[in-house]
Amino acid sequence: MQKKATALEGLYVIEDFITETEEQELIRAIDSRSWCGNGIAPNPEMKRRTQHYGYEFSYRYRKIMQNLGPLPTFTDFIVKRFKQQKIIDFEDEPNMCIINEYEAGQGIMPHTDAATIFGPIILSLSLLSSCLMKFTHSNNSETQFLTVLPPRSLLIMTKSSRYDYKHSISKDITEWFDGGENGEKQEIIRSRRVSLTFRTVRSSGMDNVVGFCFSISFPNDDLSLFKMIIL
Ligand SMILES: O=C(O)CCC(=O)C(=O)O
Ligand SMILES: [Fe+2]
Repeated sequence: MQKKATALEGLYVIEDFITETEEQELIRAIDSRSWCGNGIAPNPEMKRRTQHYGYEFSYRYRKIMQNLGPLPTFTDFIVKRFKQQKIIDFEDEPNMCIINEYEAGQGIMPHTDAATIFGPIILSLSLLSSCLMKFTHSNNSETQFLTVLPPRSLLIMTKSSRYDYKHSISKDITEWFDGGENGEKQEIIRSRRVSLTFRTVRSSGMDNVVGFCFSISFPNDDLSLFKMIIL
């Protein structure tokens, strides 16, 4: 497993972070859970379907709505691998995972993951279809950078790529990138893509949380205790 640096500071892609069998098992586990978005709360206005674990995030209000408890067990091996591969330190362990589903023709608008809510490392595991992710500098829209996200790859977004750029995925069904050995263009035909984005919600990011589901089943979760104390 090789951590490939890209031309953008703080941006890495690890290909084959999981195996094909693990990918299939994840898809099976994810599809057995209920989806929201596309008419269903918490983000009914979104066409794209999502699942929220750890904390519920409103894309419209760009804030954390409630604590949902621990991440689902089907993500345990992924978080374990983050630690084994030293992608994260123990104290940076993600406490939130949003699963996004992109059917062909669906994408995500340019945005920077809120710096006041989320920690310095954003990790996104891609399943099924490849796609291109575009990075556009927040202060200069002409400074752009494209990276391919192959199935089963892990994207690591830190430093400049995480704070100074907006990232987006187009709705295009056919995408082109400079990938061939002789510099020729390569084509991606987009089909269903599912991504798992892992983040750490900072304690300051929980200000003004609208609802809070406290569960005594996870008393060692420092963040939940913290929230219980300040509520
Ligand atoms: O689908 C992805 O890989 C990225 C999702 C994303 O940028 C987000 O949820 O903020
Ligand atoms: Fe994002």
